[in-house]
Amino acid sequence: MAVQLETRDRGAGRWVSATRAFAPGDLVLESAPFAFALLPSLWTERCQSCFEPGSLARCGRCKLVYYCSKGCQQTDWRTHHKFECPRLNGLVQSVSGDMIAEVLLVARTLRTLSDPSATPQTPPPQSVAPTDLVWFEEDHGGVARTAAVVESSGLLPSHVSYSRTEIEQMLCRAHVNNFVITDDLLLDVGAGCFPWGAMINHSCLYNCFTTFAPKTHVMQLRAVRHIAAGEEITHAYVDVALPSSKRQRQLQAQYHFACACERCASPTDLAASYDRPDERTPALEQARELVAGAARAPAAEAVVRLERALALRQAALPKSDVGILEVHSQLLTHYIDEGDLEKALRTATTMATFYEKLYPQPHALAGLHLYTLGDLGAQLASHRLAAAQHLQQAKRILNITHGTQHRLVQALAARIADVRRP
Ligand SMILES: C[S@@+](CC[C@H](N)C(=O)[O-])C[C@H]1O[C@@H](n2cnc3c(N)ncnc32)[C@H](O)[C@@H]1O
Repeated sequence: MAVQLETRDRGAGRWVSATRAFAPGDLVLESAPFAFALLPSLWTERCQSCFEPGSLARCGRCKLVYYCSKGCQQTDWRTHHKFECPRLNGLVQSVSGDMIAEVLLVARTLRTLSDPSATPQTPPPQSVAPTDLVWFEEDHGGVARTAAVVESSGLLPSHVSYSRTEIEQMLCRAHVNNFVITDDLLLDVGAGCFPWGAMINHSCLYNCFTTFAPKTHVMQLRAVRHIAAGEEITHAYVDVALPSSKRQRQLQAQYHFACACERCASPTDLAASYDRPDERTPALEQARELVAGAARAPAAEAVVRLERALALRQAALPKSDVGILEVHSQLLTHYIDEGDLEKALRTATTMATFYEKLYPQPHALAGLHLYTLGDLGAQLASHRLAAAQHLQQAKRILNITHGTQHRLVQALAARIADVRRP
């Protein structure tokens, strides 16, 4: 066992320590999902069980969920869909997408808890149950409506009776402890309860990065730097590119604590210099409206709006503000869609300097961006040399965050070989 759960409270509750040293890229911890759910917005695009996209077949009964194979359909039927299938249409008609995911996940957690044979595939080094997870009284008010839906959904086990208070507590636990499951490209695809993974505390100066194994959704933490035996294992609960004030606000709102990591405590916090001096100036308000309008506008108009918003933010905000990166990123998508490779490459090159500053530690978003940058350069003959270097830089980061055997890293290795071929 390379990590262990520590129960001596040093001010942040329980924590996980390393029982041996780790090098960057080492797999520190794996946590199987106790329960998981695909985001309802992706139900028609991805397999309900393994979350993979591709050629899918619809459940002939409820006609709401899709599967990539008979195997996935049978697994989901056995574990959850046989309970959910007759009740899903009623749920979908009565509540919104976000709440559907929450209701299904909490009901799945409670059903699994009540069935001793349905344990996660890879047992954690020490046993942690969903009922062991922390919850906060402050969250009670916000979960009352969802608890009522769970209670009346017919999705709870029939042989165990859960009181309204127990359902509310489980929803409060989900609020603080559940994870968003991301795909290879770090896009949100689902939500999951990972009791062992939930024992890991946050640090803006994280020593591990979290990904989810394709198809099994097993949560994997890899070291991003050298970790000594006895050191606390940490990962980031929020986007560390955000300025410290925003990170603190998000951590307080969802997790009810004030981060006191070295970065937050330091008056020279790198991200503090990107904090917006005044988010409500007329120019910044106009930029915000332009960005919001661009999402609904036809492509050509969206580009015009985004380019105006970019100029406004560049004039008003510190040079590497994450708000400027956000506009660059949306413009990049449009330039790629339009096939304007020159503009796309210029924008991606500018964005790389943001990623370097905003993610000083290995972070998959920085690696993925370098992958995109290299990929774009490789399509222009005059940029192939730089492209190979960018792809190599991407691989160095993704080797650490995803592991050398990950299919994304293998695809990247093949791309590098391809670009280097004369
Ligand atoms: C997902 S749980 C982590 C495990 C938790 N320490 C426990 O004992 O169950 C999240 C909670 O841990 C605490 N926590 C996590 N990181 C922290 C930090 N850096 N400083 C203070 N509290 C922290 C907060 O109470 C937070 O709501």
